[in-house]
Amino acid sequence: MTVGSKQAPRVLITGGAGFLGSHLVKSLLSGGNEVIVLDNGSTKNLEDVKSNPKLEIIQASVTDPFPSHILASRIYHLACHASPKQFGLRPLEILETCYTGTKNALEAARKWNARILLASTSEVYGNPEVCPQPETYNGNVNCFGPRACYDEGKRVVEALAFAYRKQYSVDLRIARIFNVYGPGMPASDGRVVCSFVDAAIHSRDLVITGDGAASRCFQYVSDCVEGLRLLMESSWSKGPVNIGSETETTMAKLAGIVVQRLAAQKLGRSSRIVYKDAVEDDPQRRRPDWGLARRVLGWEPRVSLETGIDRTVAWFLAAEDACR
Ligand SMILES: O=C(O)[C@H]1O[C@H](OP(=O)(O)OP(=O)(O)OC[C@H]2O[C@@H](n3ccc(=O)[nH]c3=O)[C@H](O)[C@@H]2O)[C@H](O)[C@@H](O)[C@@H]1O
Repeated sequence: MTVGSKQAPRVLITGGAGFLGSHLVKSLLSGGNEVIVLDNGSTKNLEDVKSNPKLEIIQASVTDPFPSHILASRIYHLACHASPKQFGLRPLEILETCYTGTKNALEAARKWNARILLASTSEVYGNPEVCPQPETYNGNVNCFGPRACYDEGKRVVEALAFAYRKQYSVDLRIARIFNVYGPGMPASDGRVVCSFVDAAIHSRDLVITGDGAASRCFQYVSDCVEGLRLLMESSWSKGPVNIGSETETTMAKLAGIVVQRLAAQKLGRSSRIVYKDAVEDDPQRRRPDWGLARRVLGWEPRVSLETGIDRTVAWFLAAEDACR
């Protein structure tokens, strides 16, 4: 990929120590960019690049005004808890991060005359009534359901961003990201791929919530990073762009793939697939319409689910070894 290699701008990444953010940080550093991370969480994911002189890590919340010395010309605004497990635990914090955190990021973009890319989500489509979902679909969201803090929070992110563009001509990109997975996602995160992989490598049950027919389109993290970087450097600023895979997988199929890929490694692990009650307001189907991303970015995901799961399993096994 040649994105960003021409001028290598100074880049701020909020949430740069998180799962997706840390992959983006490493990708930009290897492209020669100076990278500033603003994050109030653990920086464990950045351990291997911490001594890179082109990286600065600022441990602070996005809900506080950004330090003015940063002066980046590109801002990737990723900071926000993204696992449904967190939606019930810290709904007010998530809403605050979405509103105040995004307002601070947009203020910084306005003052520094920087381009900003906001990480939105497929969750803005809620439990969609059309499939696949094009960016023009307005969604079907329950504004007081258990996922409301995140779904509505991210809808406010988009609304705020477009208000800033209208009033202050902020240079804006919005990515609606669909189900990312891969190495670096903690076992305790709660999202399905890492939960299944962690269960399978420890010979525990893989727990499907619901009847197993709910589906998602999973994208491997390096594909997502490439999509985000292409969008940032593209001239497309009219509206949000779906960044996701079109390959739809049911939870029953996903569980089967994880069990089968682990079995192929002959590590002596074995798990059962069990079913529990469905969780309230769990979207049943989600699948991006790719047309816009393909047309304006020339992007589509490259890593198959099987390959991505193999790499994720390898990472979980290596992390387990490192803890011994
Ligand atoms: O990437 C997205 O588009 C969004 O996906 C996630 O939400 P969700 O799709 O519900 O992701 P998971 O928590 O991984 O759940 C996917 C499906 O697996 C099921 N699941 C989850 C965990 C588990 O152990 N077992 C299980 O069957 C869930 O009920 C759901 O049907 C998060 O809300 C967001 O981070 C993100 O923006």
